[in-house]
Amino acid sequence: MTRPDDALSTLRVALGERSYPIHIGPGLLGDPQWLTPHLAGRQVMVVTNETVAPLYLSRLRQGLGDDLDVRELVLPDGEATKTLASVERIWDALLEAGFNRRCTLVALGGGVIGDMVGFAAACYQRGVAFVQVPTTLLSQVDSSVGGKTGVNHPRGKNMIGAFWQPRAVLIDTDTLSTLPARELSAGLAEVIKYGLIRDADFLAWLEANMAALRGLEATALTRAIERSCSLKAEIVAEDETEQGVRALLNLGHTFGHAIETHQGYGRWLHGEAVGTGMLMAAELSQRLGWLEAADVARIRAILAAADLPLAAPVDMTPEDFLAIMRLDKKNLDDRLRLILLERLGEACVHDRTPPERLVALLEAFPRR
Ligand SMILES: NC(=O)c1ccc[n+]([C@@H]2O[C@H](COP(=O)([O-])OP(=O)(O)OC[C@H]3O[C@@H](n4cnc5c(N)ncnc54)[C@H](O)[C@@H]3O)[C@@H](O)[C@H]2O)c1
Ligand SMILES: O=C(O)C(=O)C[C@@H](O)[C@H](O)[C@H](O)COP(=O)(O)O
Ligand SMILES: [Zn+2]
Repeated sequence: MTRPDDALSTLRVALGERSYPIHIGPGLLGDPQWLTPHLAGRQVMVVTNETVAPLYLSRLRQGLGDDLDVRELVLPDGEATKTLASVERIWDALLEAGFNRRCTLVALGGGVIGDMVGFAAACYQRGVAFVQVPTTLLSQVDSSVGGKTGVNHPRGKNMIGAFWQPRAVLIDTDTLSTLPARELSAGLAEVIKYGLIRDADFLAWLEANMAALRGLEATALTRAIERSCSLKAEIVAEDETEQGVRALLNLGHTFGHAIETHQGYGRWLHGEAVGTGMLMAAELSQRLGWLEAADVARIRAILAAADLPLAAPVDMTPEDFLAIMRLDKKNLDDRLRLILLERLGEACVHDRTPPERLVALLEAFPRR
């Protein structure tokens, strides 16, 4: 595929002495110049799933030269498969292939594949190289960047994992052409998140361009991916292991992870749960006197424009929420730590929410 040079951009995630590139543009998948420089040695294990394999595996293989020892592992699809058992399948395949510490894992797929492959890479022989090739909007704007890897536990999302950074992130924007609309909306939730926590101008741009984004208009999508990755790269560079500012990336996640866990993994998409969780966080912020009613109305409107759910599950009681939220990884000293909004474009970590205010929000928030 030919590509005008200006259609490609490269950002970097700087981590002290180290850094890695995020390449963004159309046509990256089949082009050897993007993937091969990031391989640690000749041994390459491409891990994908049964939905993505028929769409993009052969294209990715074209980007790997004949002189490499390339193996493929195709896992089942779905959030419910983001388990230690699936990661064990990756380790089994690596051992069966006789792969050593200079092998490279390539994660081809959405956030589920990326999180599992990253975790497999973090642990295999105490750590090997991996490259993220994200194919959903959500994974292109969020999960492929920053090195959070892991799997779910029945009691909570991403409870088992490690911080392990990829060697590179290759975002081929052409892959979005096959993404189902519901998955696109889920990805838009994390895009909106960046505007809410860090960039009010970007939020306004998203409001004005939501139709173009949902219509898969290439220029708009690329701009949204670039701005999201750039904001995430900035935050991760400041705080790689979530000691401080990185927690802001969790806006909507304390509520959202509770929904995903309670409903059974995969029933609500991650982005859908985060979207509803962000509205819950916004309404709580209003109850605490920070956001104005008009701010919350704007948030509700942009989530609706992205076709995201605006109500929590009908069968979830306040106690259901609280029981799961108490296990959230951000909590310290038995205190709930929530990400709330001081204003549009500015978030904070809050661990002093009066319990009765939180319960009132959980009781009043709409159900569907
Ligand atoms: N590590 C992080 O920082 C981070 C950040 C955000 C989310 N996550 C995690 O990411 C996961 C969600 O990721 P996701 O939304 O990408 O879900 P996903 O990986 O389940 O992918 C969504 C669906 O789209 C399919 N798909 C992937 N690419 C496609 C394409 N190009 N065309 C057609 N179908 C395609 C997948 O097979 C799947 O059915 C959750 O587990 C979440 O916890 C992690
Ligand atoms: O990169 C981060 O940091 C995030 O919090 C990004 C989130 O969108 C993502 O869902 C992440 O996996 C959540 O992390 P967790 O630590 O709350 O499990
Ligand atoms: Zn998320």
